[in-house]
Amino acid sequence: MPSTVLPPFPDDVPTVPLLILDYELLKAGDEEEIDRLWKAGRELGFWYLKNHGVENEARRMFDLGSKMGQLPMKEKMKYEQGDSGMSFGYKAVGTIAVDEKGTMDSVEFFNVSQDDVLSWPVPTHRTYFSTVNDNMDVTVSPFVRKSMEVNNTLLSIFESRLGLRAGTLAGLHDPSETSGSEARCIRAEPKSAGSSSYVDGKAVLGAHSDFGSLTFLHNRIGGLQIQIPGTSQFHYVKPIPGHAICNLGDAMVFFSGGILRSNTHRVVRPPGEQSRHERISVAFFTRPSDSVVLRPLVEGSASIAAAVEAAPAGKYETGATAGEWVARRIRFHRLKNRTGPESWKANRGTEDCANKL
Ligand SMILES: O=C(O)CCC(=O)C(=O)O
Ligand SMILES: [Fe+2]
Repeated sequence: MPSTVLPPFPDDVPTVPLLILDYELLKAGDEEEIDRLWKAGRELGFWYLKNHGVENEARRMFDLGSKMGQLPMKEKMKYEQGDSGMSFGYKAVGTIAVDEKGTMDSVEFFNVSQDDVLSWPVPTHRTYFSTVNDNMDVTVSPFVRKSMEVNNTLLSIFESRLGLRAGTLAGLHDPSETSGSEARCIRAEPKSAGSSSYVDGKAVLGAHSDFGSLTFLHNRIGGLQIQIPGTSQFHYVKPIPGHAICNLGDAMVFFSGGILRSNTHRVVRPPGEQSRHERISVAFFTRPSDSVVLRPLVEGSASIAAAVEAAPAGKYETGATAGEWVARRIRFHRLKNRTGPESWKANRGTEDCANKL
């Protein structure tokens, strides 16, 4: 539980009624529950997940997110992501754009690579600040390993519903190959701290679709908003204790030839009194192996082949590997790399589905 009692999410703001799915039922192969997951994955690309069994690990990750706020900036900056498009490491407030005009974001976060966790204590990609290292064995590694299991189980259900041979998606997310998969702790200052975090109408983290396959997200305070498909409106997702929020990312849109949805979302000021509290959120992102080309898996599934046939030619062919896709999106979000509105276009993914490398 959070150390301070958080004000409740207000009941007078519109929210998105995500389907609530039961991980235990899904894992047990319950057909009705699997039908509901399939519906969620196709229509909104977002759902709540209960009974996932990762509550304790996620709770400890929230504490790490909070500790990031106490670390000296000089220390954090030693582990900064840089501007080349690498995701792993620390991202300081104000370093990425939240819109076409180049407005600065107002969250800090750190990303820990799944590869670095699995090879710990030997780094595969990079090293991290002490908050991560000192808690690797008790917190970060258990969170990553359990999140991998949840995400891989959900992906195998989508695989089966897509008509793909068992093991197809596992092969594209092989943990023995490098990938952009990572754990993330995000932190935004409370409104009362005199910070610029929560300026009215400004996104804290700009509208985006996720870059990889599947995101397993934990929220305590509101702020996450989902774009309602077919409209320009964004509505809050209400955090429910013990319920994770899951969403599909761009890679699954390409693999499925557009059958599945990677929905646009953003983070804004938490509603009502909640904005007076520090907002931490915790996520695990499963992304395909770096060398996997993002394209429809037409030869593995008649339904994917039919979906591609019905779509404009080449719509889901990116010509990019997953590693290139993620690096491009990160690189052009970085304000240091910004030349003008074209940089925003260059960072886009399936939000408009027009991007090529
Ligand atoms: O903080 C949140 O609730 C969502 C963050 C998010 O969308 C992301 O990190 O991709
Ligand atoms: Fe996201």
